[in-house]
Amino acid sequence: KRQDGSASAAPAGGTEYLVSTSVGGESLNLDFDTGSADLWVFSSSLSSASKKGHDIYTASKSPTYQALSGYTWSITYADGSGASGKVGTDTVTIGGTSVTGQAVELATKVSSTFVSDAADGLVGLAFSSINTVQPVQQQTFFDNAQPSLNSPLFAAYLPYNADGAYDFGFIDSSKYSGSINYATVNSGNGFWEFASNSYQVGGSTFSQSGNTGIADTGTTLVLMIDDAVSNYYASVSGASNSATYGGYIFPCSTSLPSLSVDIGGNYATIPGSLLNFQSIDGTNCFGGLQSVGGGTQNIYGDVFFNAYYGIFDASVPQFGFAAL
Ligand SMILES: O=C(NNC1=NCCC1)c1ccc(Br)cc1
Repeated sequence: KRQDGSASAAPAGGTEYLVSTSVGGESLNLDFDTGSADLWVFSSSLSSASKKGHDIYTASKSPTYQALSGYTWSITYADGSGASGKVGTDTVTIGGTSVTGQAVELATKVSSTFVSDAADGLVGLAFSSINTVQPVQQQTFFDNAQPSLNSPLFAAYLPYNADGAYDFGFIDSSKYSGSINYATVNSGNGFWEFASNSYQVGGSTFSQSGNTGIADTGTTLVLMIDDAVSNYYASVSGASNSATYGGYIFPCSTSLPSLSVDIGGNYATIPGSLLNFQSIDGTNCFGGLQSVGGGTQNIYGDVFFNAYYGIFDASVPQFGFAAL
């Protein structure tokens, strides 16, 4: 089918990737988030202070906008950020893929995190079962696009500090090396979630039986259960869990071990070089592996995708990964 296509994802600060998206002919830079299912945009209804530094969607300027009268949305993300507003439909085009009648959620309120972030909104690519629109839940861009794609899948290519891409409807063999491993996805919580029963630090293997992992391009870091994080940093000389910085820091001169995580029965290995997230003060650095803060769901965010091409396949559903 002819709607397959690839959209370029520009790095905005190393591990945030923004995709130029057309909504009713208006161009916005949106953050693609496989950990949520709402497509929302900064709108002309926001306060001037909230709009500062952002491209804005103005429904009245779009010839194809249709209001959904009385519909609302409100979302709070795991990091505490959030947004809310009203709803309409419009034509949304991403790379070569166009969807008419896509639910577009217009923000009338956004949290401070989003005002200071580069994104002009989010494209939710998790399962539509967790879309927050009321009174009638809406479908994601991917769910609406599926019938016009060759295959019901999309793939995330997010190399560190380099141009990335989201491919819709096809797997791009030029974007990875070696073979693809697949994990069966349990979409019961609305996420691309799979079994993740163990991990390896350097040469040691640790069990985390019964735990799961979530492939989440909307989360910057790799977030794992406390045991895993303390086992990892136990082998990093000079590492400490800083209350000041809200996570593990270590001397930037330290060489970091690799981290391998079980994804549906196969290991994905993140090299130590990708686990130094950023320098704090020239001496100490903040780790790309941090605590998820509780529960049994590990979150494999952008730092994971800096090492692996991720394939989100709705046909099973399954999550595939292949080394970049
Ligand atoms: O909110 C989540 N992902 N997306 C985003 N985070 C911040 C802005 C967007 C998220 C989803 C599931 C789990 Br479990 C943890 C986190």
